[in-house]
Amino acid sequence: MGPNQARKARVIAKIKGSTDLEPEASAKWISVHRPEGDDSGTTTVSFGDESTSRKESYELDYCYDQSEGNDLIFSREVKPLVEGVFSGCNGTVIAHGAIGSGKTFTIQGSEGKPGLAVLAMAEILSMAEESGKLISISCYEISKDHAYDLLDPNRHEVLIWEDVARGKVQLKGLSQASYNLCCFWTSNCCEVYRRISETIFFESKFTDKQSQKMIAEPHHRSHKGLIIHVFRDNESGALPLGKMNFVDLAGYEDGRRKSTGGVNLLENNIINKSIYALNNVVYALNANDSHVPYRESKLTRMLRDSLGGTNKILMITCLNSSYCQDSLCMVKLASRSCKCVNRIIPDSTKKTKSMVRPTVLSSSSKSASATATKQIGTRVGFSGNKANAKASTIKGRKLFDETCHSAKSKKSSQKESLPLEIVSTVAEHAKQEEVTFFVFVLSGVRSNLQGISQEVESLTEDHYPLQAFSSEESDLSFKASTQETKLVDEVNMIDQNNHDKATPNIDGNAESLSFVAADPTIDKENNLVLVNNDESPPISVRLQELSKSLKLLCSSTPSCLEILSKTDVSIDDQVPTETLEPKTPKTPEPRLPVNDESEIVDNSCASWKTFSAHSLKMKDSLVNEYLGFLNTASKEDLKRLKGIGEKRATYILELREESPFKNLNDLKEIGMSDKQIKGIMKQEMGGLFN
Ligand SMILES: Nc1ncnc2c1ncn2[C@@H]1O[C@H](COP(=O)(O)OP(=O)(O)OP(=O)(O)O)[C@@H](O)[C@H]1O
Repeated sequence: MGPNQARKARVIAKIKGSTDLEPEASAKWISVHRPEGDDSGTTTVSFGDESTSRKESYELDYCYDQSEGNDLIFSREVKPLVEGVFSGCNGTVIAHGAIGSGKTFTIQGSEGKPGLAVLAMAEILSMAEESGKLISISCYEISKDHAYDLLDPNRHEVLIWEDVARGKVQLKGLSQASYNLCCFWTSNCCEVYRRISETIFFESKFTDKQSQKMIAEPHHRSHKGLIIHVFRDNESGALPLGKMNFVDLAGYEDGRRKSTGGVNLLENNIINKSIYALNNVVYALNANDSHVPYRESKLTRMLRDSLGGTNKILMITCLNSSYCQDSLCMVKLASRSCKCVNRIIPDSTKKTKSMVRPTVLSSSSKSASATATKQIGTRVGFSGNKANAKASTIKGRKLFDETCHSAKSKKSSQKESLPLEIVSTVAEHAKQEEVTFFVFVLSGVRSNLQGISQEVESLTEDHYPLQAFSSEESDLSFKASTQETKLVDEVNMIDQNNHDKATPNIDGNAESLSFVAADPTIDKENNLVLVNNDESPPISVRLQELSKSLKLLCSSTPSCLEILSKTDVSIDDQVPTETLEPKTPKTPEPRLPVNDESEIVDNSCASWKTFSAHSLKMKDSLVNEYLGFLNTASKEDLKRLKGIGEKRATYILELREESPFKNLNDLKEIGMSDKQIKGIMKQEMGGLFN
């Protein structure tokens, strides 16, 4: 293993053996190069596409080919993790890959061919018997971002309670089945397989109603996990020693390509997002990043206490032996997590000039800076669709800042590849976050940025939501995508040569924010320019404005507060992106005399609808402001909020360090119930009128 030994996660691949039903694999598609045979520190996996004569190669820690079975992978890769569990380190084996790439075969196995979990179970049972340890198991399924207990016939939902400070995760509602070793233990692996498969492992015992639901959803896909808990027995009872996790992820399928096999697109997106989230966690752990994005998916939150620290991860990318674009995407992701070991860990104590966060310029200084930066750099922009435009641009900026921050800490010898690395890292993150990412290669520095142009081109080919434009090209042509029409807006909006015209298009289909780096030397050094047109006032000012607008509205509509207090704050609501414009109350139109009774009803109905729409907007705006406040306020300010004391304020600070509060549901993570959240929001809204 050599240099990879210090890493948290080992990233390997396994090429699926061909089944009787499948054609013999095209030998040319995947080839594996192990420079030092079985002991190779890294292995190169190459993919050749005969039709396009394109060849892509990726580096991983190792790749097992068709002839190498689960037994070999177990003894070389998993057994050391199992042994670690008995000395207190948790182990996690994750199989990911395209649909039908052999993930279940790898984790669970099939009759006569035990998978890694079955082999590990046999090993753990044997070791537990020898050392007098106790074993229990849990099985869960994550479907549409909800976790369910598979040992529970009613499949109750599992809730995750995180104790961030102590790095502990409590899985409320996940049952553990303890096994009497004497009765369960057998040295025969096939028997273990049969028992596990038939009784517990991945065999959910559905109630009739649930079975019917599953039949109605033939393509139900989910992540499935097995936890084998090991306890040591002492006088005060069984104490947890370590646990071994096995995760069989749902298959990856790029939803933007052709069919999704009838699978619900939303379900597919949720699955893909969680696959990316897991890969991001592995990447961050291997890169020793200070921030590990555990909170981005249910699965990573569940596995959290098995992933960090001294715990070990084995990530297996299952590869189809015949051509599969989705397999390529997966191996690319895996390789990224694997290669990051070569990154130099940023020294957080040294705050260099280049690490200064780009700041928002005033409009007067903006054009001067624009002139200064016009000749140099790459311009990037972010957007999303109408529903998530603002959130996407903010997320995009955060991604960019974080990427620049860690990349700029590199040694100067690596500077040449910096823009390229930043662009491709942001692009990958943007894809995972479903943020549209633009790259403008500016005049004057084209030759310096040739690499970026090529990289962007290749990323675009691979269906990244990333578009590349060059201001040297009069025809801003770009690859067709589902957002083509929106992109045209974006191009006009942040056209490099018309910088001064750049205005965020909040009312249009899409919104884009761009940012200007405060220090032009940063631009020269890195050839990267961010232009920001967002001049949002501070939260307190925004809250005041909001409060004023509300008061104005209410003075013109006496029942406003009453109605507002009756409007339920749905904690499941997506926070919208529109900002609430302060409204000047208008003099009511003179009412025309009406004879028809139905007309009266219609009119009142229409104005009711208008009013309701306004109320909803106000509610959403307030929720939005509230969340923004949670994400930015100091501890003292947080404590001024209703229902937030010292403990919750501390908790909020800890949680938002990891990822910002995105909706009111996130407040559950600080121990609030739905009812409490609603109550607090009502109090906050009502408080504006005191
Ligand atoms: N190494 C192998 N040798 C022989 N058959 C295999 C191998 N790997 C997988 N298979 C077979 O290929 C088929 C698909 O495999 P499997 O169900 O494990 O894929 P999967 O990736 O889990 O699929 P999904 O994405 O649908 O969950 C199964 O019939 C399985 O038995």
